[in-house]
Amino acid sequence: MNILMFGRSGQVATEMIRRAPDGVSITALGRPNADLVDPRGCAKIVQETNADVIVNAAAYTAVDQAEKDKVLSNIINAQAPAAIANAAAIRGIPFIHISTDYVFDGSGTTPWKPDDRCAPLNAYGRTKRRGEEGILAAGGQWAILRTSWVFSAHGNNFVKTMLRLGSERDKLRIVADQTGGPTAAADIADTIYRMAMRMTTGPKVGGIFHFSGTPDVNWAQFAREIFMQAGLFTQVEDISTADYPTPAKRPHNSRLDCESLKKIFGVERPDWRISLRRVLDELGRLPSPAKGGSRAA
Ligand SMILES: NC(=O)C1=CN([C@@H]2O[C@H](COP(=O)(O)OP(=O)(O)OC[C@H]3O[C@@H](n4cnc5c(N)ncnc54)[C@H](OP(=O)(O)O)[C@@H]3O)[C@@H](O)[C@H]2O)C=CC1
Ligand SMILES: Cc1cn([C@H]2C[C@H](O)[C@@H](COP(=O)(O)OP(=O)(O)O[C@H]3O[C@@H](C)C(=O)[C@@H](O)[C@H]3O)O2)c(=O)[nH]c1=O
Ligand SMILES: [Mg+2]
Repeated sequence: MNILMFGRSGQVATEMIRRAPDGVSITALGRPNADLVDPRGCAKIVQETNADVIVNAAAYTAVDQAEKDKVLSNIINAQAPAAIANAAAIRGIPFIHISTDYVFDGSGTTPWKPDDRCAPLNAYGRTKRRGEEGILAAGGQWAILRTSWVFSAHGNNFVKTMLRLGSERDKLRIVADQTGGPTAAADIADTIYRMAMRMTTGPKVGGIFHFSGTPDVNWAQFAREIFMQAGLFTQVEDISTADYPTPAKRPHNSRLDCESLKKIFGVERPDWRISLRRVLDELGRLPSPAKGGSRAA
């Protein structure tokens, strides 16, 4: 199977490249080869490809910055995926796209199901939702994988921010009223490969699916686990969203109901604490005794 992927250096793209299963060849297009700022150029690449599956792992992901960069983030997150989906539909090539928990308004405490109402609170979420709508409208065979709170050893993410701040300070104030499932980019990559295999064999499947690590936690709890595993003694103080003002509003409830992914693709929610240990190991941030333990595991 040949996969053509938009994105090369991001968290998910990096893990896709590293984790390609036997028999799968992946071509990753970085910005110089495929700039999502040029949706027509991206569509042309799809028109000319001989790939069996198209994956989009590129996006505008700077949540606060998107509040100012509304035009640019909309082209990258909404117009480009729609153009790619249209071209893929015309060619009859399955398309897998990644979206986010930030398409929801975060009300209540019930895990969101794929068909629940979307009402994004911030510009990033609105552009990602518009991207989903463009893909839905394109038709063809597509799957949207919504995930949340992505971390890995590469790029920018909460784990790396906490390791940096935790080494500098004795105490951090972290919001404890936003709850969701941290998700390792490596686990997302494995899930996308599973979806790609299934979408190219057997009866036609597609639609919107949810995938996040388990258990659901708030950011303060996530931070405590990071410090515990990394052997840092940084104290974490629970604060509320109101105590941590940011340009973009963030949802309180980011829990994702991942049942349909399990039913259709057989993928279960991975324990993010296990994936976190692997990422810390890769970063060289596990304390020595635990490092030996994790190698044995
Ligand atoms: N990060 C998270 O917490 C979450 C992410 N997601 C979604 O998962 C997907 C992957 O995210 P993640 O791996 O974290 O992303 P990253 O922020 O790690 O990387 C984004 C990637 O998109 C590329 N990109 C940005 N702008 C363009 C452009 N104009 N043309 C081509 N490529 C571009 C970047 O390229 P370059 O390196 O050149 O800048 C980079 O490779 C995205 O769809 C995102 O919305 C969903 C939920 C949570
Ligand atoms: C650094 C820091 C952050 N926080 C809070 C702010 C925020 O609510 C939470 C997480 O911060 P981040 O900047 O990592 O959050 P953010 O960049 O909004 O993360 C999101 O990115 C996009 C791309 C997604 O799709 C989402 O799933 C989600 O992962 O932690 C603190 O409370 N204290 C701190 O010292
Ligand atoms: Mg961020």
